Amino acid sequence: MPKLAILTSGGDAPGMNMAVWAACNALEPRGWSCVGVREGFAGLLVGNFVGLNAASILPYTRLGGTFLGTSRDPGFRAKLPEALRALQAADINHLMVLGGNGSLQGARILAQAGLCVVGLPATIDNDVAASEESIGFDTALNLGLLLLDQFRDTAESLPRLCALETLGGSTGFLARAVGQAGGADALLLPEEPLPLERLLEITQTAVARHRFALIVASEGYPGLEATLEALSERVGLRLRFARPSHTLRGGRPSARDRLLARVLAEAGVEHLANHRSGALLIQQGQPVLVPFEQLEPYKTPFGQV
Ligand SMILES: Nc1ncnc2c1ncn2[C@@H]1O[C@H](COP(=O)(O)OP(=O)(O)O)[C@@H](O)[C@H]1O
Ligand SMILES: O=P(O)(O)OC[C@H]1O[C@](O)(COP(=O)(O)O)[C@@H](O)[C@@H]1O
Repeated sequence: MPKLAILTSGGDAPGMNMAVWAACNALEPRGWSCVGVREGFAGLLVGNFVGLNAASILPYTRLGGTFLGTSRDPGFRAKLPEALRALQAADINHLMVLGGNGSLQGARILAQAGLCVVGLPATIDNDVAASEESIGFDTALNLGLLLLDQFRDTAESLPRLCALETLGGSTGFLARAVGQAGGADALLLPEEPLPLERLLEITQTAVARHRFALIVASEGYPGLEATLEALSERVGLRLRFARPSHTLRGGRPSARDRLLARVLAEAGVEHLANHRSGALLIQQGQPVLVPFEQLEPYKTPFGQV
């Protein structure tokens, strides 16, 4: 009986549980068995597998995080032979990997070693090269937007210089989407740092218009806190800096993320059943299998960063 192992890797993302369930749910009628890998590539190295069945996973689909656990192990590439031994010992030759850019590189080296591997983009950062969307982004975007709306309620009442920081690593996709959806006055994105004088101009215009200014910044913006403090002093408004940090990474997956997870997982199963490996990316709204060799190192609408 063919056996698929599923692993979640890197930063957890709401919708990962849904994808694991959808894969098992699609595989069971085909007569495949499914195992989960606990704690990502670190668990794979030591053969930390757990049997899965769709019925027992279903309750997790409405929860954020990943019930399988995840990890960051920068040395995975060097330990590839250990991973191959663990997979062989468990008679597994099909693998589904859920994660961001790094995890897809891990999937790639496993495919190069001869396994049939499909990688699914799953990260709240939405920075997977050539994929329009990744599992988890929509949930984080909606939560960020809720926080920005609430920030605006108080800013409109008692004017301040209000700055909301999002996660996003060294990219600004999440911050940009939150700020654009919520009508922020300024965006501070790592890909396009603003000269302080330009930021001051934008902020002063906003303050002249509505007494406050609302800024959304990505955590990777260079010198963020110093920039905001200097701005506050120059504009003469008290700074209120909101850093929700990892709370932005949790929560019930949105309907869009659950549907995306399901579409990707079901397409992934189809490719695995047909012995095809690659990264399953969203292009023009559809899942497209891209050979791992063609994966770009990084996706940003602003060019390489
Ligand atoms: N170039 C690579 N080759 C092989 N494995 C990698 C590579 N980059 C990352 N990985 C594996 O994927 C894991 C997750 O990558 P990371 O960049 O932390 O998160 P994400 O996949 O969410 O971007 C790493 O801890 C490592 O085990
Ligand atoms: O949880 P950690 O290890 O502190 O990592 C934080 C990083 O993980 C993320 O939440 C997600 O990043 P990845 O999906 O690339 O792993 C980033 O937004 C953030 O910078």
